[in-house]
Amino acid sequence: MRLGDLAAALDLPVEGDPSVEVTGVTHQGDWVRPGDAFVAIRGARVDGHSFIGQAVERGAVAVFGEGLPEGMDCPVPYAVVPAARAALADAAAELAGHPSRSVQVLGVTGTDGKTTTSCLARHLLRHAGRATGLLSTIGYELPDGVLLQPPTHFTTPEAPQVQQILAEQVAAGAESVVVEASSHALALDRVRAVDFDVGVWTNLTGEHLDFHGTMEAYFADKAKLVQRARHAILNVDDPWTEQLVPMAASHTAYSAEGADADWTASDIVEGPDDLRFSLHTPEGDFDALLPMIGRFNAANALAAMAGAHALGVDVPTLVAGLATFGGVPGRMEMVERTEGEPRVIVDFAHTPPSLDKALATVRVTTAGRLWVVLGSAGGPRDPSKRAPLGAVATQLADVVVFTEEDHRDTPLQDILDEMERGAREGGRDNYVSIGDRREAIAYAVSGADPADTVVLAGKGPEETLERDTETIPWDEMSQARLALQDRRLSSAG
Ligand SMILES: CC(=O)N[C@H]1[C@@H](OP(=O)(O)OP(=O)(O)OC[C@H]2O[C@@H](n3ccc(=O)[nH]c3=O)[C@H](O)[C@@H]2O)O[C@H](CO)[C@@H](O)[C@@H]1O[C@H](C)C(=O)N[C@@H](C)C(=O)N[C@H](CCC(=O)O)C(=O)O
Ligand SMILES: Nc1ncnc2c1ncn2[C@@H]1O[C@H](COP(=O)(O)OP(=O)(O)OP(=O)(O)O)[C@@H](O)[C@H]1O
Repeated sequence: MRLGDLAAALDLPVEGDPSVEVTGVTHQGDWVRPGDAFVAIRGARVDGHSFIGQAVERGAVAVFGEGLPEGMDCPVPYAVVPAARAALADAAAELAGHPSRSVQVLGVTGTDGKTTTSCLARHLLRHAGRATGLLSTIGYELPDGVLLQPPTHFTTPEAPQVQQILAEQVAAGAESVVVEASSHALALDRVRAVDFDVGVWTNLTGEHLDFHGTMEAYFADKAKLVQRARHAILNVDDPWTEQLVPMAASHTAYSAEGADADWTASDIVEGPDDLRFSLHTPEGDFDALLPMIGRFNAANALAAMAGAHALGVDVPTLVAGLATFGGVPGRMEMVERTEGEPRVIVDFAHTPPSLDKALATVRVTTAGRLWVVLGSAGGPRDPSKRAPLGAVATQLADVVVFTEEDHRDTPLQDILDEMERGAREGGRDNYVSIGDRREAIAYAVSGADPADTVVLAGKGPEETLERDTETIPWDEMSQARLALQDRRLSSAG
């Protein structure tokens, strides 16, 4: 595309030759390919303008930015943009041919349940015969269902990758695509140029306040999905929904907790490995079965069904699809066990509210004691949640093992002390701290009785564990299996 045409589409003035061909766009100096436009973003850490030299050396043919710093020259045409991230998103969509306009896009946002709801929606749409793609924390899938990883491990990558993945989806014949939209993505305009047909809201609780600053700012960022989507699916059990309703062009309400809504679940029965409930919908009442544990998954199921329904799938097809869902890796995932062994569950709960819900729901189907092994991330990641995690864990479980979870450059002992403080302030002393996660898991699994349940919380499907400056490969399911195997061996010996 000619630079002049791109600039005109974005309503930008450009100084320099408008006839130059632009073939792509990026914000990262060392990712530039010949023919790309480089967008210089003033980030929280560095000013992207300092990478103009590198970008041009790699073949950038134009630069977009909010203004050249004093005394800096740009050897290629420079366009002044009002907001660099917005320009990045708009240029990426323009160059990719606005792929989101050629497919139905269902976006999902919220603090907890985004990945589960996204995977459920993808499954339901496919079950209904729609060629459906996915872009989520677990990676991205084209309609053939093969899971691929984008070059960066984001829930929602930066706009050029989002647009490129959407273009791949269109080329692969996708009729619909489910996009998990993180709050960072919404705040940083990564999905600004995505045309959302449906926006699903799961819930909002305190997380990532290190980045967003206040709950209000966090809410405002997440609310962008509801404002942008043609139709919103809103959880009336979430107190923030009241403020969302006037922001939505139109909406469908759901409730798993007995509130008045278009889609509701009642008589939820939690089995050892599934959920059953009465489903009430605008098309009538149905008996629903979801092969997942976790009471909150009834809410995720309602959200995903209402979303797929808004895209035209009928309720009987949704109910039939729900019963064949294969689950989400690392979310309430049960480790295979033999007779006489405790139930071990790998779960990704890493916020106090999601841990609360995870432990409360597992308790219902635990005849013996409930154990939980958990840590809390270090580095800049929300230090304020450490003590509440300690409090919630020790209130709801019988035995708690505090351990490491990506402590990075934060001394592990400081994190353990914080979680212990939370426990003590809640008047609880039912915990031990074992810094090494492998040993912590072994301690819980070997100590548990057959009627007990051990929840390994926080790591879920993550493939690495970050310690100080070291990153080691990690697989929580394998660690759980090894611990069960050791238990077997020691009871046989
Ligand atoms: C908090 C956050 O999201 N920060 C993002 C933000 O960083 P920033 O504003 O600090 O940017 P910066 O590092 O100052 O760089 C400024 C500009 O210079 C460019 N640059 C920078 C360095 C360099 O060598 N060359 C170069 O060109 C950068 O690409 C950028 O355009 O913009 C950068 C690129 O534009 C992102 O890479 C970066 O993501 C960081 C690495 C990150 O870890 N983000 C996580 C927290 C995230 O987005 N997570 C959410 C999910 C969260 C959840 O729900 O759990 C996600 O969607 O994955
Ligand atoms: N609707 C929900 N309400 C509260 N907790 C939930 C809900 N759904 C899932 N959870 C809990 O949160 C954990 C993470 O679920 P999921 O990965 O679906 O959420 P997410 O929003 O994608 O989180 P992240 O962005 O951190 O990956 C689950 O393992 C479960 O313990």
